[in-house]
Amino acid sequence: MNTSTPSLKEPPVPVAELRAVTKTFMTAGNHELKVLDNIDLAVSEGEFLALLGQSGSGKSTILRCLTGLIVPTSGRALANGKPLNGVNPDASVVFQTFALYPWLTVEQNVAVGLMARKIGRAERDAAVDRAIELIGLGNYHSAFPRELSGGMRQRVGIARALVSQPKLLCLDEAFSALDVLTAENLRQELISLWRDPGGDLSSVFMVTHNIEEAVEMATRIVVVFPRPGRIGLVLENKLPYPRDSKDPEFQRLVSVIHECITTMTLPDLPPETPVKGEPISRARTRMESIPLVPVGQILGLMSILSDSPDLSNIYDISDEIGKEFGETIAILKAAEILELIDTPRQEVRFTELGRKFVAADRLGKRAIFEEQVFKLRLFHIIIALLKEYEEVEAERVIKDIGSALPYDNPEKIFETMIAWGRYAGLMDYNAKTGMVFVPEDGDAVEDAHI
Ligand SMILES: Nc1ncnc2c1ncn2[C@@H]1O[C@H](COP(=O)(O)OP(=O)(O)OP(=O)(O)O)[C@@H](O)[C@H]1O
Repeated sequence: MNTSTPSLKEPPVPVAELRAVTKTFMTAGNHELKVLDNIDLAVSEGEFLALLGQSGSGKSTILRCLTGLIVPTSGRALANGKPLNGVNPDASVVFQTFALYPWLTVEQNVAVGLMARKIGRAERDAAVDRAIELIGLGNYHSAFPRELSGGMRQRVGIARALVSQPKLLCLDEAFSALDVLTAENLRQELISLWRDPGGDLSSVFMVTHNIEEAVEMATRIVVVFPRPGRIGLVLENKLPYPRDSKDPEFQRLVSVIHECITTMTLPDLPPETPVKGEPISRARTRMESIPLVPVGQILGLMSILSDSPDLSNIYDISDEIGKEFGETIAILKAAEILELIDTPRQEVRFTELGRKFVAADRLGKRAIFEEQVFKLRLFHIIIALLKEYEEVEAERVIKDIGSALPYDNPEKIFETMIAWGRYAGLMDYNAKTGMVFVPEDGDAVEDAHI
């Protein structure tokens, strides 16, 4: 037993904490997918922590481990310093999809947040009324979800999360399904609730794709690095509230995070040394994964870039194509792997091949696409098998993909490979027989089906 008196004040116990957490899922094809690796993360009393990272990096899985919705494969989840056993009763979660019961009124939907509590009816009604007032739905007690706008429905979701007066409010992409103005309004209200010295809400944990949202709201921002999910960049945000997006420090934080996520996804690799008789491709020297992007989006991007020659900055492209930053860099990454564009720093430039591609007709585009897909080592898992056999079981291919790319979901990679390979005329898949095969000449798919 340690009897010595600590000379320094003990640091406060975090509201929720993950210690050395790993999480592995079994995919549909029985492949072990390690999604989180050695995550150490603590949410302190009073802080507003935002988790950012590209799609699939494991943000929601971290949230689910932290709240006890799922159990880590190894490591520990703690709440107020004690091991978490089941769902954390001191935490509430607001999800992107409002998840309201359509047959219940606003009042009844909010009361669902108290179902796990053993409290009397009067106390429950008072708590529900209070949460409804707090989130500005005073006139809608008896309304049904179908009578409410998206923003109001999400207010009900937030009221339901707040009704139990949680120590920790967790938000999983809570604003991303809302229109811009409604989302901004709700963000401001949530900040006010959290900052209210007399209020109950003390700590917030938010998962988001939206970098500006994180910088606008959070006191600490953590960027998750993907494959497998790890804690990457951690930034303190000491900007005073209300925050001004034009403040140089605001813009600096946004740009540091942008750059961090872009560099993770689109590293500035030096060009490869050509080997005589071998095609040059960044993707050839090692087995590189491909982004889960449909061919149509790659073609769409190329056509937008070609129509707007001034469009060269990743953020402007993101605005122009109306996609979130994370989705935009996935499409850019796909085009870069195919050597149609280059992305030095935050810029996007056509390669010579990219220029040829946009100038080509339909068949010419397909021919270039075929040549480029053929260069990707990943596709040779399938191409090599199809050289030997007329058709190959998808299950076998998926298993090989799983071994080659241990941190990717092999079923999803397979689907994307087939879509790219089908457009390139290199391979096709019959879902009924479960077999992958080489299409006959002339079987090329119509552009409408990509
Ligand atoms: N129950 C599950 N079974 C199998 N795989 C899963 C399961 N839940 C998540 N995954 C996989 O874990 C990885 C991380 O998913 P997660 O939803 O945590 O990422 P994310 O960063 O929140 O992504 P997004 O921003 O797109 O929501 C993904 O590859 C996903 O397919």
